[in-house]
Amino acid sequence: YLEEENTLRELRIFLRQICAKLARNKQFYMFSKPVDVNEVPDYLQIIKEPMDLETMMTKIDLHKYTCAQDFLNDVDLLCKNALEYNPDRQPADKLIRHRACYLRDTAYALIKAEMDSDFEVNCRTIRESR
Ligand SMILES: O=C(C1CCC1)N1C[C@@H]2C[C@H]3C[C@@H](O)[C@@H](O)[C@]2(C1)O3
Repeated sequence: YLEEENTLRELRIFLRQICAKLARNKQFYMFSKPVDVNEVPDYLQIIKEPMDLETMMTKIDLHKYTCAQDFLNDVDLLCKNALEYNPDRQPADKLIRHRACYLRDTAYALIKAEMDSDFEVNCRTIRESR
């Protein structure tokens, strides 16, 4: 369907704008690229599916997201990973957890504020049909 491809193209443009806005927020710099597994040798033993904003931007271009909720699922994954790998009471861990929750809440709020709900319903219909 050409109408469906037009819708998914518009979704990608929208998600790139959201992802770019998150990536330029200095408070989210720690989430902007994959955790360096050379620096953190046990990371992949604890976190089975790493996620970061650069990877999410690449997934947009690879047409991996067919609705905004697919994108938000990766935001949730990014946040959950940060909470799980950095659970301690020490200030560094607390800051990471706070920033992870802030990123998650900011992403949900941005999409709710800037996305037409009918558009997302249309995207979900396309997702279900595939
Ligand atoms: O979980 C993360 C990222 C922060 C949100 C994602 N990391 C795991 C390591 C623990 C902590 C200490 C730093 O040396 C740095 O290596 C990391 C990166 O932060």
